Amino acid sequence: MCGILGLLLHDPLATQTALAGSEICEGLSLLQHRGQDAAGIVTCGSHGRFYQVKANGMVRDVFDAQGLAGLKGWMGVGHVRYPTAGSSAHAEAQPFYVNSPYGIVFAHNGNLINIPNLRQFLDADAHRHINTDSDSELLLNILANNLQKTGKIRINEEDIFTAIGDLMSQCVGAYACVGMLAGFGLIAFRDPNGIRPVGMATRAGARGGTDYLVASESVVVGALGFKHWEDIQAGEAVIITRQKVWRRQVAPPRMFTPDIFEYVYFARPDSTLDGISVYRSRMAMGEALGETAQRELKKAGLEVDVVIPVPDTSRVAALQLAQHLGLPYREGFVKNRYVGRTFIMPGQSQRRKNVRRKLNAMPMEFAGKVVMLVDDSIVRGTTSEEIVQMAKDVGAKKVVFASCAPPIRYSNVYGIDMPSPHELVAHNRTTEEVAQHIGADLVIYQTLEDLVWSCRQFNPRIEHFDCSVFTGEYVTGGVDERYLEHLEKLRNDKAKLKKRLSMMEEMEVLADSCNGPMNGADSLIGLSNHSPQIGATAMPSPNDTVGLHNSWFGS
Ligand SMILES: O=P(O)(O)OC[C@H]1O[C@H](OP(=O)(O)OP(=O)(O)O)[C@H](O)[C@@H]1O
Ligand SMILES: NC(=O)CC[C@H](N)C(=O)O
Ligand SMILES: [Mg+2]
Repeated sequence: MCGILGLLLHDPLATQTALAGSEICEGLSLLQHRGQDAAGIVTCGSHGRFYQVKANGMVRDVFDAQGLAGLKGWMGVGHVRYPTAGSSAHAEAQPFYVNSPYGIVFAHNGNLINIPNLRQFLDADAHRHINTDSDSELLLNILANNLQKTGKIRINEEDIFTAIGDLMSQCVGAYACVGMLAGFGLIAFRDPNGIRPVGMATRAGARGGTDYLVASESVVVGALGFKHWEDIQAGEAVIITRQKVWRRQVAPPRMFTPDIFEYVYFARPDSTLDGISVYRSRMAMGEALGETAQRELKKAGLEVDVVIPVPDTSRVAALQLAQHLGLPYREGFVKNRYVGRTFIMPGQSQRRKNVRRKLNAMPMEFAGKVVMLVDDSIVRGTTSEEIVQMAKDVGAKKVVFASCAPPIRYSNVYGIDMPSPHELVAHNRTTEEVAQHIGADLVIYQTLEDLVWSCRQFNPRIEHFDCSVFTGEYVTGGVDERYLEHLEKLRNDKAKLKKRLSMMEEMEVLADSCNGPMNGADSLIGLSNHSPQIGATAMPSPNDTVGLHNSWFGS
């Protein structure tokens, strides 16, 4: 799950400053929970020049004052990455850039299903060189090729809508995207099923006119002083210039199915996505889980003494659940605020190590008690297994583990990196077997019906959600046994580890050859600019500029 962001400032003086860049950086820090592997910003200044800073690492690692000062321009695009295709290589950090046609910068949240077909098409028919394994680079090149087909020196909004509409018939999967055309403006679009979220907002410009924001989540809006958040609709494309905004449905309507896992885990509670407050939906999840828990505890003959959340995401639901059951709610685990999200870390050993680093149990809340631990979800079981053990180590008499989501048994192919069902703890296991596996005395899962209702009650116009990780039903089509097997082989934890190790070897060779210092295996940060590969971009290092375009947009 990545975070995308686009900003366009109306103020003509913004062209000479780094204002857009630093606001985008601020916005990206609010989307950090969506991707911790890499971050990047490209801005556009006078003469359509692009300026970029991107690298592996968190927002705070990638952008320093000097880097930000170089991000000149009145508009820009930002990205935080959690890879779901390709690797964690620096070359795949976004935004991506192609110089032809017109100079396009592009950022993507989601995942494509028909990668081999697109690759083949781009090679054999479009004659476009693809330099990385990133699906986002393919998406950008499909867009570029569609624009190129007009053969025009100047294009208009019709041409852009047609190009994006064609892209939507060519690309299968999930994609929420924001792009920038040199010297001209922003574009944004969302796949025909609306699986990944993206919206836009406006504010009054510093010297008149209107500023525009595009972002994965509404949380950015208030922080940057924007208002009037509107979701971009499934299959819709938006074109934003300083003078005008065009919005159009460019793909025939399909079933609208936003990903329910955004509400369970990914999004920040202070965001509202597709008219549903994430916070309210999590409260409802806690309430509904409370009902189920009451029944299950009775069946098991267990009396719980205290409800304890697994920080961070489950807090909202756990409090509501405790209130529903009339039980005390205690913060038994203290979270180290300097450790990020563990689920979106790239390897299992890193995830496991970091659960221990991140959470510390306070014995006084556990000793001699029957505790109910509440988490938003149990995916690989990494957190639950460690946490149950920690609770027992500090004297819990019995541990009940309650999950706000139903059992996760199937791969995610739409932008959450869960490619291998065999890595999922509930895959081919009953609830009792899961309990045994994670060492809990009882596991209680939310029902899918309750989960859907927890979200849907706040926007009944959404009739369906993407629930594929619970049901194995994939709304886009194109996902069959063969595809799933291929995905698993390509992206299971072992395969990713192998890739990372070979990447690190490559970097060691490079560092040796330039006598540079090397960091340890855990830290690719800071080394990222040594990567020999480039990703759809000819921009060799931070603060460089590219592009020769003046205003090329015409009618
Ligand atoms: O079963 P698992 O594979 O461990 O995955 C599920 C856990 O991972 C997530 O936490 P994470 O630490 O990523 O983020 P959080 O701090 O927002 O809860 C999620 O909230 C669960 O706690
Ligand atoms: N999580 C995402 O949205 C990832 C975007 C894209 N598939 C990548 O791997 O970079
Ligand atoms: Mg968690």
